[in-house]
Amino acid sequence: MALSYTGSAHVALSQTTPMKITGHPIALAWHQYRHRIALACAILAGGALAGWGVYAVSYERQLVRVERASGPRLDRFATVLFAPPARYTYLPHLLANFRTLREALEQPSDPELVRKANVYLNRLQHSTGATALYLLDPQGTAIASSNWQSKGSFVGKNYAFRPYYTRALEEGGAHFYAMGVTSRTPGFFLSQLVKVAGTDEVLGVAVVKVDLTMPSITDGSGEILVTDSGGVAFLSSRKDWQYRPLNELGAREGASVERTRQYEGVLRAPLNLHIEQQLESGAAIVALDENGRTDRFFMARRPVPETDWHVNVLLPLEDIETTALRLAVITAISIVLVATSLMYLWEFRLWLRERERSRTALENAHGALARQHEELKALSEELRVQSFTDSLTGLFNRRYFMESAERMLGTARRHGEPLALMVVDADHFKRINDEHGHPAGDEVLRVLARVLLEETRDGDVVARYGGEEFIVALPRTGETAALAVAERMRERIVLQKVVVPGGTLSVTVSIGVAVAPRGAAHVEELIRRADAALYEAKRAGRNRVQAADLQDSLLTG
Ligand SMILES: Nc1nc2c(ncn2[C@@H]2O[C@H](COP(=O)(O)OP(=O)(O)OP(=O)(O)O)[C@@H](O)[C@H]2O)c(=O)[nH]1
Repeated sequence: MALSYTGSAHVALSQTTPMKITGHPIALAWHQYRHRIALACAILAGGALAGWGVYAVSYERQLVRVERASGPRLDRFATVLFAPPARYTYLPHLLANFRTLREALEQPSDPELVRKANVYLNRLQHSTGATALYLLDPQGTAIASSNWQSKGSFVGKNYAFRPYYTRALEEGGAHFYAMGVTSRTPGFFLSQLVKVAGTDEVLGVAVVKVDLTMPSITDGSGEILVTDSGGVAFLSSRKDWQYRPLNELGAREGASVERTRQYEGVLRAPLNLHIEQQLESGAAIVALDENGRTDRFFMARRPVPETDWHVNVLLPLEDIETTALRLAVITAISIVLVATSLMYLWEFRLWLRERERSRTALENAHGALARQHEELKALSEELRVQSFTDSLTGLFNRRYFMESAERMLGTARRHGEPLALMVVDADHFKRINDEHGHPAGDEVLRVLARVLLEETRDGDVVARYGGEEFIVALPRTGETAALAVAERMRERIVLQKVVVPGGTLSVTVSIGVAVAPRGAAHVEELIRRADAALYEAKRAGRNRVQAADLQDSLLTG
């Protein structure tokens, strides 16, 4: 049942049949929820898009941050890395110029001189903290060494294949990182050519070996590798990457490594890093395929001053990606949650508004119904009044009079009281109509009605009986009183001027009066008697009151 309100006083109640949609349940569900589904999709898409955007921005920003941070970090590392060997750069020079050592080089066959040199080198090694100090003859064979007394003594071993020897011959001095072929420990070698004073004659080469270890720098994440000119990671924060070339060694590097026995016994398979993206700063995104998986790294490198080495930092992109992904997911979820909450808030607002609208419509409808009810009540009252009222004079009509008179007669009979009834008829009324027109006749009838009403009291019933004839019922009224009332009416009417178009006119009435005796029969009988009396009055000349036959009326006063 739907209620539609279409105006101030018009309320229509109509039975509306809900639109029936038939089809597959999925189609029905789609039809019912399509707007909601579309909105949900839009929210999810928005969340995903925002998440993607945040991921891209966060990834880029982190990359820039890492890039910026990597430069100073590498510089610091290079400095710290090279600080210990730098402390020993003076030492080969010292050895080359020390008399005892020079003497041993000049006369290597003199055991005493060589012993002195050995002792001296050993003492110096302990006092300086170097790993080993030794002297090579012009052919590269160690003639004296700080470790001359230990099991792994260098004495007698030939090191002519080592660059610290060959380059010292060519350039006067050199430094070189390598595995010790005798000691089997890695180290940094510094060398100095020793010449016969004042000539270019080579006496030999003084060599200092210093342990070079990975500095413990703990700031920042990722791995740090120190690579040589061939790209071999000879120092690595990650143990399983140590002694691995970053890429396959070239023919020249491979030959050099082999010839100098630089990584003898420790060199391992290459890492095979390949560049995925070269960044503007010189850094790169690299990928490492190993053990069936691919790891991606941000890689930046710096040359170590005064060497042909590089310090490399490798940061797993997974960290950056995870952080960016976490941020993206949080953003996407937040957006979806906020948008969903807003959607529900909006729907709630619409629901509240709709509820308010329905309530107002219902109130309006209720008000309209109430008004209509009042109007119907008034109409019904009007109809009810019309049903017993004469429209011209406003008096009761004949039907009402008959019903009332019957009741009055019953009451009179029950209480043993008289009931007078008079029939009032305008004299020569036809003539008034003929001479002054029908509207004038109507006006006369209205004036007569008013006079009759004014001359009766509460409880009397005055009605228009028909045409120019009126009828009046007077309860508890005997003949004398009734005749007096009739006479008074007649006199008033004689004196009453009726204003009609074109002037005034006078009118007279004849009145027949009948009074019901105790135990009187019906109203019709009483009317017939009053009518007879009226006839008598007319016959006697009109403008008079005539009582009904006395023999019928046993009057009470
Ligand atoms: N203007 C008007 N005339 C009416 C109405 N009802 C009846 N009449 C007229 O009243 C007149 C009654 O005329 P008659 O019955 O001849 O009686 P009369 O002319 O009054 O003569 P008497 O009664 O013998 O004095 C008729 O001409 C009717 O047309 C009415 O409602 N209005």
